[in-house]
Amino acid sequence: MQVIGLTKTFGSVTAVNAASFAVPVPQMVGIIGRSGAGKSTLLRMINHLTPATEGRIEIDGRDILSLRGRARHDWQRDCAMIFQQFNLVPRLDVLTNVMLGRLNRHGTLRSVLKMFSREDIGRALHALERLGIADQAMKRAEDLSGGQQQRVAIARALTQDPRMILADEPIASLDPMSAQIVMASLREIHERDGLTVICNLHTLDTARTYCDRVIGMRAGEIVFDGPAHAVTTDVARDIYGADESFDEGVTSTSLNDDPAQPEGVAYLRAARASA
Ligand SMILES: Nc1ncnc2c1ncn2[C@@H]1O[C@H](COP(=O)(O)OP(=O)(O)OP(=O)(O)O)[C@@H](O)[C@H]1O
Repeated sequence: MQVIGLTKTFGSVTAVNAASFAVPVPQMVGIIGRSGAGKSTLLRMINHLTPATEGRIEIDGRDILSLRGRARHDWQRDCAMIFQQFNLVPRLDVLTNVMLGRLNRHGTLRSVLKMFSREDIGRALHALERLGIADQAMKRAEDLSGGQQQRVAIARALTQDPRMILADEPIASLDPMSAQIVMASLREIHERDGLTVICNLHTLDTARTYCDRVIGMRAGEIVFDGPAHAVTTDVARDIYGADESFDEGVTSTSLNDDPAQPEGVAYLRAARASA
């Protein structure tokens, strides 16, 4: 994917100003920056949820911003979105919520009637197993914890069979333990399925621990783009537009200091082993 000069203005506000970057191979990319830096707008333009004012996004030689109708819909299916507030249907059971990810692949009539095939059910259960929550399949979504709900949302994204996952602050509403499990799940999907995952994050340590690459935004502009380990305190200070008193701790959700073995990874493995 190549993003070229992507710009969005809302009246006199330039939310994203000529953003350019390429993702030549599947990567796990973290986008960091202050509130209002333009992170959500950037992701939403990639998914066509927000129309871009200017710029191009090229994939396989096509400008996906020029897609209309069915082709646009297909693109939205190809890049699954995950949101801070999960966006599940609260009163529906978990399994049905996950199967809703298949609706994009079916015609309107089957979608309206919620007619799911055996294959759809199998896929949904498999996705829930991968996320370590198959035992919650028959519960109502609203009865799950926030962390579990976000894992349901990720399972739903997986059943969409996407080429890419875009996650807009997926852990901002979660406690640190749940946040690590969700990030470990996204990392595992990136590694095992070879999917690009682009994730807006508030917390620097999360970006360093789980992402290969970090894009830093400040006031609509990309001010840093490099490997996660290159995000030094000075770089972070620049991205966040902070002064000498900048304390990385304010952007931290970590439970322990050992990035080699985040607790979320250990928890996820244990959850899968017992599934
Ligand atoms: N629909 C909109 N109408 C008008 N202005 C908007 C709209 N959406 C975003 N903006 C403005 O665009 C700028 C970038 O917002 P955006 O939500 O992309 O930032 P962000 O980095 O994702 O912030 P946060 O972390 O708080 O979500 C902000 O100044 C915001 O007020």
